Amino acid sequence: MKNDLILRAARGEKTERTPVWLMRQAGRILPEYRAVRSSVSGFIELCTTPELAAEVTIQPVDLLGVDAAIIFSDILVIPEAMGLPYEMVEKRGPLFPETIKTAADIDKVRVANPVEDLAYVTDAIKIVKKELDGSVPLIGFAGAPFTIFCYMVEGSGSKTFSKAKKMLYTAPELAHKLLQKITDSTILYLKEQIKAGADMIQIFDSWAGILSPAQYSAFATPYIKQICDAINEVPVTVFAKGAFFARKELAALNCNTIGLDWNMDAKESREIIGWDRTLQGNLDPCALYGSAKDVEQATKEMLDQFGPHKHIANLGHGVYPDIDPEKVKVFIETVKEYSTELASKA
Ligand SMILES: Cc1c2[nH]c(c1CCC(=O)O)Cc1[nH]c(c(CCC(=O)O)c1C)Cc1[nH]c(c(CCC(=O)O)c1C)Cc1[nH]c(c(C)c1CCC(=O)O)C2
Repeated sequence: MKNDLILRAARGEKTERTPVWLMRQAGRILPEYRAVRSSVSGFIELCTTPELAAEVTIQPVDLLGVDAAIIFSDILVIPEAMGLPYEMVEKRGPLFPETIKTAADIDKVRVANPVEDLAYVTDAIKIVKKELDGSVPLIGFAGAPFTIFCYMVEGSGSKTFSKAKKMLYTAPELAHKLLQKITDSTILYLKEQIKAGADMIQIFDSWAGILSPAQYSAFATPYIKQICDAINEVPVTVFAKGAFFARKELAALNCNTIGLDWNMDAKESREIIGWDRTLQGNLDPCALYGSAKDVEQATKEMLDQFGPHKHIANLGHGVYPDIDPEKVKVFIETVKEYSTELASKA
């Protein structure tokens, strides 16, 4: 691997500078992505066509200069492989025509067979690995079980996910049964991603923040723990958006890196999490709406907070589609230059 900074940082080694990538970097911020996207019927066709998924995975590496690629796919391929297909509705987001409501619905969904049903993802990973030719590592990913559960029960995005949360309160044993099926599917899927060439794994718990601390301990962490305990081949990052209250619990997981959103203070997080884990994050994605000078300043302040080691620079959530790619480049270049300075002084 020519540039293995992110793998070394994830393993807790000292690096000559801080590695940088962006959640949702493979996507709509790039005109080059939109060109490929408009050549197909929709998002799902792009995901299921390995050559095209590979092409848009590599675009941000070439065009933005990030230190890792992330496979172009979606967390919702797991419910689909379990027998609950989704649609991606233009300007509205994901929609599941059928949702999980009863015990019978849960019995009907199966543990995914990724070798058969998700070969389009592993095929894309193999193409990406060949084309990257060791230039930077490739990140594989999956949704955390609770976040996937939210979509399977709710059927679409939601501010509150109240239908999904209702099941936690009214039928917790059913919720656990579904969460376990999702977890079993996810472990098999991530193992296949690693076999195909993924160099590290990120678990996205995008809706972690809607749970109380007690519910997070009961319905989210135990399943993420099973995944972390099962994946020992490559470094694992756990990103639980909004779960500031669970940082201590997440720090006890068998993972390498904890992702922070912009609500989580870097220094406070370091105190809670300790020095055995690498931290990832956490510039507010909206900071990239500022001028180039503002972006540079905000990025430097973020790097000062984390210090030069055991940090992977990123935003605190995915980059927004209307961000100017030039501002993304300022973020990336500032990380590269300023963290080199910090590391050389440390
Ligand atoms: C919650 C979630 C989803 N998908 C994902 C999450 C977790 C991360 C997060 O919290 O943002 C993860 C995801 N989705 C996508 C990636 C690709 C890799 C990357 O660059 O990060 C990743 C890692 C592509 C995508 N996934 C989606 C797009 C846009 C589809 C399009 O091209 O029209 C892309 C590029 C669609 C999607 N997929 C999902 C939603 C809610 C939507 C609609 C809203 C949106 O566009 O962000 C579910």
